[in-house]
Amino acid sequence: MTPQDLMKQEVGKAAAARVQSNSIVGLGTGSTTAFAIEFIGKRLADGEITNVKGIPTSFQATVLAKQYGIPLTTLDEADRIDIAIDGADEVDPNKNLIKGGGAAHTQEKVVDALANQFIVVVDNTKIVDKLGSTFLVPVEVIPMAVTPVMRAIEKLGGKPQLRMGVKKAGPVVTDQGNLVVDVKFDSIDNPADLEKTLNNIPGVLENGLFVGVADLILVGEVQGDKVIIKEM
Ligand SMILES: O=C(CO)[C@H](O)[C@H](O)COP(=O)(O)O
Repeated sequence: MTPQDLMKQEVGKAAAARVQSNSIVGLGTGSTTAFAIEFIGKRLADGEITNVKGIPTSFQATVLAKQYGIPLTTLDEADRIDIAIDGADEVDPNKNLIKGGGAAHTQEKVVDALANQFIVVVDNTKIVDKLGSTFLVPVEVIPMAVTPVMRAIEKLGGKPQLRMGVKKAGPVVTDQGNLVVDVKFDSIDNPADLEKTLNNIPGVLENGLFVGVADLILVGEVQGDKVIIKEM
């Protein structure tokens, strides 16, 4: 396991340890959350916690929850989400995030924003002074609007690029059947304004800026030969 994978595993485990019996848990997407899902499943299997139901944020989360024996529910059935655990691509000092590296940010924002407590799990490579420093802003777009949306984003000063598949010819298609445009902004001075402005472009479904949504950030960091977990 690489040091980064080790950080992801330990931070996933730390978040899973916060899940209590009789709770409804938002299950995020990505490689860090995958460890959290695995450990929630283990705690259920060991009888350490009981009566936990998951609400997945993607096809990936659904598959993992089934693999690790976490019963699932839906937003139509559940009256609340007690805790959501999800990864991020960047975290700033105000706990604002860029998400969507796995093209799942639309469902993630719905679930994470509804949770009474939203815990973000990251390794320390994801911590930045300013959003947009290392990662592009993902924007989910309905397919027929992709060209006008890209033009509108250019007018805002962004440099958009259509996300292409890996080991799949053509663009990435989201779980909703849409496309993802990744946008480079020279400087994101006001993430809250940009989040709203992007979502106001006709044809945009949702973007990966998560402003004021996260309650707690758990950060995995290698120190010597072990991983410590810091809180933000
Ligand atoms: O937002 C996401 C998926 O849409 C992920 O949570 C984000 O990309 C982080 O993934 P990872 O834990 O694999 O680095």
